[in-house]
Amino acid sequence: MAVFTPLELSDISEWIAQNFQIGTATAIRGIHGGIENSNFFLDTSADGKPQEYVLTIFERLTAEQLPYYLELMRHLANRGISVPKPIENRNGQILFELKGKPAAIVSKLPGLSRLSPDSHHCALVGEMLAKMHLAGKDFNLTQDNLRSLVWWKKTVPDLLPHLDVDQRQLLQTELKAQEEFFGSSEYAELPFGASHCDLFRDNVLFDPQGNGNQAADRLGGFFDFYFAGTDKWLFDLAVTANDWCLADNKKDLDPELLKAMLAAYEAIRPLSTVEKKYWPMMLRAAALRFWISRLWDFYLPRNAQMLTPHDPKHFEKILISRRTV
Ligand SMILES: Nc1ncnc2c1ncn2[C@@H]1O[C@H](COP(=O)(O)OP(=O)(O)OP(=O)(O)O)[C@@H](O)[C@H]1O
Ligand SMILES: N[C@@H](CCO)C(=O)O
Repeated sequence: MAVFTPLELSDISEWIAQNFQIGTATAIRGIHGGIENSNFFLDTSADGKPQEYVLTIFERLTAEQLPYYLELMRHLANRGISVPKPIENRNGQILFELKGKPAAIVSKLPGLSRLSPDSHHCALVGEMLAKMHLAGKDFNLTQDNLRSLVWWKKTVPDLLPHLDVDQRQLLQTELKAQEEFFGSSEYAELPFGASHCDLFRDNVLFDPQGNGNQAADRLGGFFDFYFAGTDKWLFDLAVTANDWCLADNKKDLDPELLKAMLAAYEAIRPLSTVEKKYWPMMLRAAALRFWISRLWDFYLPRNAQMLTPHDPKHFEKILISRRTV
């Protein structure tokens, strides 16, 4: 569990009662998993009925950056995409301050993660991702993906002293290739819009249908939009495929899983010819993005009550694999 800012029920019960219409706070528990923010399950009781929410204290994102993510969730939820809905306070605001940091409360989605997905799960995720992209077309805020090329270029020099010769060469060569790709006229042509940019297996919940048969799972929803941004939809799909469609060797793509995801995505939003051409390059960009952020978290960590950084080697292997396709 990463809890950078601990919270007790006594810290928030009066604040909840005074500012919100979600009943009386009855319990708050730090959430295991997650490495970015301090997350808590918040239970309340309203008219005798138990309610569940997720309270997040933002540790890195600023109050200026946050409206994009929270308004995007509100927009998508209003368009029928299953995502957490930000809760308004009595003044209609969805972004607050708690312990001197920005904070939000969102609805808790039902369901559980499927960390060993099959084709059925990959298809459900591909389908909803395409629907989400289209539902975001009339979202009127824009904000860059804050973990894209500009951040890679700024961060890579800080990482180089921690790496061996081969790793340094791989990182620098790939960064250069991606700079050229991002600067090309064909890259500029790729369709873009509100993108999740971090749709890993641990950011999706499924609703099991009771009989333990995973083939009957329905999609519960997407959450953790705090790396979202206005980006190429193909990048979003590549991030998602690199995690969901991983082969048993944990580096290549599994053809069956990938086929299921792409077919379901394309049934809603077919990829253009240019998107198909640059798919391999985008898979590399998506692998590079998470190799860099994992190296950064590993070598330049922050204080937290308990924080286990993700393994950077995982994405180094994925990047090498994507470069050999
Ligand atoms: N709206 C929600 N509904 C249900 N569960 C949620 C919701 N938001 C968060 N969770 C739970 O909290 C856990 C941690 O949340 P999250 O993944 O957002 O953490 P994080 O630190 O912000 O991000 P990251 O995954 O990027 O490290 C999730 O794995 C999930 O179990
Ligand atoms: N999904 C990211 C963590 C940040 O959300 C990773 O696995 O590196």
